[in-house]
Amino acid sequence: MSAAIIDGKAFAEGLRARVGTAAVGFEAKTGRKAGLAVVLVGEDPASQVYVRNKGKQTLAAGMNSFEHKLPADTSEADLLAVVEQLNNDPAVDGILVQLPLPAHINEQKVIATINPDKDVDGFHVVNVGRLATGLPGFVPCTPLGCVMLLKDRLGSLSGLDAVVIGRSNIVGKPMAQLLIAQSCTVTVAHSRTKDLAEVVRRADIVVAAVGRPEMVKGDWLKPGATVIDVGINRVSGAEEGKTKLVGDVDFASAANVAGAITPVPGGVGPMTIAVLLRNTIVAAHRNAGLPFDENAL
Ligand SMILES: Nc1nc2c(c(=O)[nH]1)N[C@@H](CN(C=O)c1ccc(C(=O)N[C@@H](CCC(=O)O)C(=O)O)cc1)CN2
Repeated sequence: MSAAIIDGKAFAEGLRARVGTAAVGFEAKTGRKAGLAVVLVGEDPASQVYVRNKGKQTLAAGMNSFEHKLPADTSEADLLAVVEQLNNDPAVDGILVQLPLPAHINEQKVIATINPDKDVDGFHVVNVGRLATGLPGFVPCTPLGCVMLLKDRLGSLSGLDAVVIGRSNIVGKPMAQLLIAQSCTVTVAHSRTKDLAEVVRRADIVVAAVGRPEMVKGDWLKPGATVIDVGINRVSGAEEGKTKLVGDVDFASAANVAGAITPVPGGVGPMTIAVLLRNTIVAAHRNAGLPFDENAL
């Protein structure tokens, strides 16, 4: 293996510490703690873990955590009423509705009900539009975390060729927008892209967010490329009955060709919650009308 390992876990720890310092400053200035509300509908095991970790890390950063756990058969109207109540609560700076939602609830309708200025997930169309047009707003946590890791590793990204594999609203599309904003030349590839390996081989930066275990192989990569693996796929492990997590990149072969690569777990994943805390303290300052150097985080 020749690639450097990009340690997202360590970077996320540093970011959480900086958010913690900012949270102390916010409380000193306003006399109240910044607050994040997280809404979980149903009992999806992975979502339960993510929501528990969000709550713990919010408290550890010195902010208030408000958890709303609703049964799986909650009606769409009742969920929208909870979101409205959080929109109107001055103690709540950021609102996040954990995805996926049960099939009977329209995700877009729920996201559209969140006040865009409390939308710390950056999923509301107003924030999507702000990102696309270069206005200040909120950017989805996972792609923003990827850009932070890339800038930490490479410094300026200007002029680099980037390929994003995947076109989801949560990762692929905002990732492409963020890379354009960093003056990269961006290609968005997906399951129907012709000669995907050839397209990927042109890239200085590869972001894999396609949800297919170990799809991107080492011989698809330009030697020295920086590889960001957003995939979190649970597959059967070597031992019978055991599972393991793998990314969308075949780590073993890719690490022989890439210049740097994020592991799974411990790469992009931990950045998601750390950036959520970052977005929450940013929201708290903006909504209180307080000056704050967001780029220093
Ligand atoms: N409203 C939202 N829903 C979802 C989001 C989101 O950003 N907003 N993202 C994902 C889930 N997610 C946070 O919600 C999340 C995913 C992964 C991790 C993480 O730390 N992964 C670890 C491995 C964890 C494990 O062992 O399973 C890693 O990759 O190292 C944190 C948060 C979907 N829903």
